[in-house]
Amino acid sequence: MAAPPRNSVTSQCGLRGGAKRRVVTITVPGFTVLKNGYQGVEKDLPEFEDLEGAARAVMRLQDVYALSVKGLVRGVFQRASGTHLPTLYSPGHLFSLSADDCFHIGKVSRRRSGHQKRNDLTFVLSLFQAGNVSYALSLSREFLHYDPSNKRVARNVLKYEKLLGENPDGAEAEMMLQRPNVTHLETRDLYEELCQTLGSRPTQYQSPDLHCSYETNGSPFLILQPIKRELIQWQPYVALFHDFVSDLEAETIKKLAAPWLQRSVVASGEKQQKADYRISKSAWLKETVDPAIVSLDRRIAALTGLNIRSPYAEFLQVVNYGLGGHYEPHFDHATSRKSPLYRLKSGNRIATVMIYLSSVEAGGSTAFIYANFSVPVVKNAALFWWNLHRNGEGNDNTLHAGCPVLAGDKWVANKWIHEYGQEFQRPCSSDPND
Ligand SMILES: O=C(O)CCC(=O)C(=O)O
Ligand SMILES: [Fe+2]
Repeated sequence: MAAPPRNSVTSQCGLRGGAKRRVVTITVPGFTVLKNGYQGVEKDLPEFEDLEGAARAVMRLQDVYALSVKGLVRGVFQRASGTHLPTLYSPGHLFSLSADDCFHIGKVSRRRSGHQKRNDLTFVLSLFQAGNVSYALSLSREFLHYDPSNKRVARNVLKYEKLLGENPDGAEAEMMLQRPNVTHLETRDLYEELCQTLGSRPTQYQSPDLHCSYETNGSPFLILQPIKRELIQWQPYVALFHDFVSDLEAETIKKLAAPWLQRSVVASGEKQQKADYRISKSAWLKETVDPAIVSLDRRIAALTGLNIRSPYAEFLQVVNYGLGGHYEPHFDHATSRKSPLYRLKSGNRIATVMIYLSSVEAGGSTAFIYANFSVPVVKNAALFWWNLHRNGEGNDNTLHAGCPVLAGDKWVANKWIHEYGQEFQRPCSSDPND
């Protein structure tokens, strides 16, 4: 058989009734050009996972920040009625959701809620028109006009009519938009409250033992340029070090990491895997990649007074969160002996240094759930805390989270320091409160 001409699509049509197979060749002008062009850009195009992730991100923002669906559809971040907090963010331009966007979000929501019959198309259409069941009804009727045999839409029409009969003023419409079966964490309400304040650390007025100071930490590196420390909490000890890196350093670190970014993973049993509760991209940077990392490591060692030479600390992990990116409440230290964090053979993660490499327009605070405060993203500042008590036990009060990013592009860098190698820098104690 002769090869088909270059600009063609070949299709094998199987004929019923034992008829012979025929090869049909359709010639499409420019097909090869189109195909090659597509292959060239394919790797940069969003995949199904990206589309679904975007829909989930919008739902997450609505959930965590208690946003009004009506506003969200129009592109404004207003609180749902009933909350007395101010508007979270007013973007310069309004990017409204199209009917198609809303339909897609509704579909993803339905899949997530386990194909529950309740909410079904009601959710989609209510979201489409901001909780307006009567509009959903009129759309469904219009749909039925074009496709009178569609039983599902016919059922929905009856359902909406019934709903409106029970609740003619549609006052409860927004309530229906609450998705069923949202994973309920014990800490969920606290987490959401702390995220909604967009940063709420205790003031010195509330806790007079908190203060700001210049610190040298006894290090020759910091004598000429002491570091600005804002003490946030004594127990657990959490401090924010302002201007820890320069704008240039932050840009350099982001540039070095950008080509290596991959979907972030979390420890799960003995393995590391992707999880819905951590949505971001991250990359590990060794000190050998650039002198900027060597100099940053030196400053972290001076700041903490800890031994951060390999294997007593991990490489620098650079993390990038897009819109809706988040990290739900978690501990940085391992809570199981099987955790992959022990692979370094230098014990558990004793401390975290987290540097904010960017600012964000809204959202993205770091919330300490049990300690009951949240730190807003302060560009170039480094947040330090001890994960472990001096007796080696994890400090439960370090449970923390990266709140979803409402607007902007959030970058942080984590340096995790391990237990071993710090015996003289942070002597142990048997007192469980130390
Ligand atoms: O992004 C944040 O604010 C927190 C990040 C975090 O906790 C982590 O990467 O372990
Ligand atoms: Fe963390």
